[in-house]
Amino acid sequence: MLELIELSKSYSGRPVLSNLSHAFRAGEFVAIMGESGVGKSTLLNLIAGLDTPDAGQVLVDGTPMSSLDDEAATRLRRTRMGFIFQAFHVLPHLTLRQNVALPLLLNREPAGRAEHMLAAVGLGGRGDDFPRQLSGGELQRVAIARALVHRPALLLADEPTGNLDPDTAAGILDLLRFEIRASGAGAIMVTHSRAAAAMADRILVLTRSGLNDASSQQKQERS
Ligand SMILES: Nc1ncnc2c1ncn2[C@@H]1O[C@H](COP(=O)(O)OP(=O)(O)OP(=O)(O)O)[C@@H](O)[C@H]1O
Repeated sequence: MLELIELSKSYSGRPVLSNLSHAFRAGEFVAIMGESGVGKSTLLNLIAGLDTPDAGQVLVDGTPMSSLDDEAATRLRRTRMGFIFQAFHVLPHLTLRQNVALPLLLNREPAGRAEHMLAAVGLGGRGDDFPRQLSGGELQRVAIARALVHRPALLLADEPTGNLDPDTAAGILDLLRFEIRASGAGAIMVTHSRAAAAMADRILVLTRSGLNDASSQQKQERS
């Protein structure tokens, strides 16, 4: 469902990604690891269409993102993708129900599933609360509910448990995996945490040479 073809991206003449190609299968949960600064968030932003590559293509269901105008790209993002990004924080002036219902509202779908998703992430009955009344872990659960409420084909998550304690993080990851499976979505999760990555079907490591399977990377390091 998602294919990256010879993607390149530089910032101020400094290459971050060079000729990166990879195919992601529909419904698989992939973790992307790699050294700080190697370009993981850059890659996720290119996949999300929040940034554009200097060269190469991101194909979603066979359609090059670059062939879409702004409106069509936004529509594709809204309907086919869900995000758990720092940049998409839970909005403080909206209730939890309104926050979770936002993707449904933008897609002109009935808002009823917001309540179901809040219950699914253990926040049933708290729909009228505001984000300031929640802990960090609870806020992250709201973000998961919001990212999956419109049944996206692909969930993109950047360090979804970054600032949580290990026990809360483990609970959130269990929930994330369960909800991904329940909705049939594929997911790409950038993380530094081995425990988080271990939840995925496949672990990829981003290096200067591209995206490599973690198991083949370990073999290379041993040989
Ligand atoms: N908008 C930007 N303008 C200029 N440079 C940028 C921009 N975004 C990223 N970079 C640079 O690109 C490189 C890759 O950054 P990126 O955030 O993708 O790395 P990362 O692998 O996600 O790192 P980390 O694990 O530390 O979050 C870094 O050197 C960063 O400074």
